[in-house]
Amino acid sequence: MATVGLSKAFGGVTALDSATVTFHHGKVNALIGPNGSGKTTFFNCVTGMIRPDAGRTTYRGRDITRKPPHRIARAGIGRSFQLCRVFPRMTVLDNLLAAVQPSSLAGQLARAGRREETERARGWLSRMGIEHLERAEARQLSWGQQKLLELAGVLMSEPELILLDEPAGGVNPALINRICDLVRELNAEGRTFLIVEHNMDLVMSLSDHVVVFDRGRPIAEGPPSVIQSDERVLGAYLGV
Ligand SMILES: Nc1ncnc2c1ncn2[C@@H]1O[C@H](COP(=O)(O)OP(=O)(O)OP(=O)(O)O)[C@@H](O)[C@H]1O
Repeated sequence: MATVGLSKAFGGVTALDSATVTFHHGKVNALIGPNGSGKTTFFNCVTGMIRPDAGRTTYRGRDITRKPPHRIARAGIGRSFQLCRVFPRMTVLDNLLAAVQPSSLAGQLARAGRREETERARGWLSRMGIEHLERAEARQLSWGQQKLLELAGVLMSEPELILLDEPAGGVNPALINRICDLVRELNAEGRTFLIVEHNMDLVMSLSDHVVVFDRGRPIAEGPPSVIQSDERVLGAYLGV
């Protein structure tokens, strides 16, 4: 996925400032930067949740700028949210079925495929290690388990590119390890990742390619070993 000149302002606040950046297909990419540097706004623009003021986004050679979220999802891009989006009063299994529930009449007629979807949902729950919770309401799960449930929901659409917004935020260390293992496995199976994360240990151990944002645009990019010793990055985090 690549952007050219992506810009977005909220009133007088420039959240994205002509951001031109390329993320690598088949890799685990990370997007890091200080608070307010535009990472979530970037996610929202490239997934169609908000319209950029200027600039373009392409994915595998196709222009997806200003396409609605469901079209971008259909192009093979899935995402999770910083504040984790699950239906709290629905069961874990129903959450996954809802993640792929077609709203059209054609979709309704395709109910025959529901058994297959249920099996697929169980398969993802098992990969996440939360299959024993399928009948629990989502709100009964721990925060980390809800993150795993959300990831399973994203995977139900079989995305090629998965955007994760702070997957480790507020999650206990054991579940952080599980999330890391899953990202590695899913990447080895061919899925590309783009991860926004403040946990630097996780970013540096998991990613192949790191892009650093400051004030709405990239200021450095490269492998973790290079980024760790980049003075511009240090400066951005220290606010100098
Ligand atoms: N809906 C909005 N309305 C007004 N300002 C916004 C809105 N969304 C983001 N901003 C502002 O845009 C800037 C970039 O915010 P954004 O959330 O994209 O940064 P971030 O890098 O994801 O931050 P964090 O690491 O804290 O999540 C900030 O100054 C923020 O206050």
